[in-house]
Amino acid sequence: MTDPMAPETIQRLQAGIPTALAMLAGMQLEVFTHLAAGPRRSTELAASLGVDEERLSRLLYALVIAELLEYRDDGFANRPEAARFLVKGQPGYIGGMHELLSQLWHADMLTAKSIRSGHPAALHDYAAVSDEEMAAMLRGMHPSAVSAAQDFMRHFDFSQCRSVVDIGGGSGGLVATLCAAHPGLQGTLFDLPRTASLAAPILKETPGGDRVSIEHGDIVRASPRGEHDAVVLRALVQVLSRDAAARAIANAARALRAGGTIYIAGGGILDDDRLAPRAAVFLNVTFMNLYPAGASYTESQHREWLAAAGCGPLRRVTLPSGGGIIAARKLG
Ligand SMILES: C[S@@+](CC[C@H](N)C(=O)[O-])C[C@H]1O[C@@H](n2cnc3c(N)ncnc32)[C@H](O)[C@@H]1O
Repeated sequence: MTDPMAPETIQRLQAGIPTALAMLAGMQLEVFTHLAAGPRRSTELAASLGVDEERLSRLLYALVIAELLEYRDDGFANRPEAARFLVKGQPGYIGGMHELLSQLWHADMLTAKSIRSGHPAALHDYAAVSDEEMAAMLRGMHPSAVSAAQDFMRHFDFSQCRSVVDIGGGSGGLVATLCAAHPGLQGTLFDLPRTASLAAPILKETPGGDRVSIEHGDIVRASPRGEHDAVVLRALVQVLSRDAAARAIANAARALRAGGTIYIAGGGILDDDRLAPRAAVFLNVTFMNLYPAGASYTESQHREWLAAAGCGPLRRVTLPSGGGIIAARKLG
């Protein structure tokens, strides 16, 4: 006899994953950007994308079901969500995240293998990946780094801040965007040598990037030079083991003046019960496929590391995405 729960479970599988994958394909093909000027028939859209109409139209109907497009007498059109977030050039654009999402979802397919083998089945080794892969990852992370700066500015005041170092800053999108919004702010992007050199061309094209200098280094081994008003570690602690995370936070705090603020942010900050936010719980699964020891860490673990680095008290903001920002001051 079939378990009465089975149809519901099958519906869950059919609802979320195919919707997300259709959206990913739409982002990769830039379907939404090509519909920015208004509705288009599938033949016209296929011609402008240079693809086969029959195949494309299957995806377009799927995107209608996914509630990203609508189908009208005059063709396919973006629904408001797609028009706001998936059209290149719009301030809210996140469509460029497809390279990162595609890497993360490939990794998610390998969870059972990672658990069985005890090793990350989609190992991401910052030293070993090719320049092409690393550059794709930086491009993929860039839109979210830029929009993270908006989250930072919504929740924290940078108006008195004169210098900020973005440690493991990747593309530099966060620090550049903070600088663009604050004319008196000088930024530093601190990252491993190869990442930092791949970030340089992205920074050049990012508003505020001209006020960001680049420093090479390994935060687990050494601090950035000088004393700054703020240091940021976004999506960095979660790629490190517990010991390395503690050392990274201690080294980051050494680059702060007394009274300066350390910000730790990313999708991998968990409540102490490890059941929320949802995104951090699921990312914790993804991390085991990517990193030998990277993980989502709890608020209490962060509090302990910060206290050992001479920082406190901790203030935590949880964002609608499930990501979080922890802030603490360096005690004098
Ligand atoms: C997941 S990415 C996050 C990038 C960026 N902070 C963002 O939010 O988009 C992790 C970054 O940490 C850097 N990283 C990893 N280990 C590091 C280390 N030991 N020292 C400095 N940077 C490191 C990587 O090169 C990469 O840029």
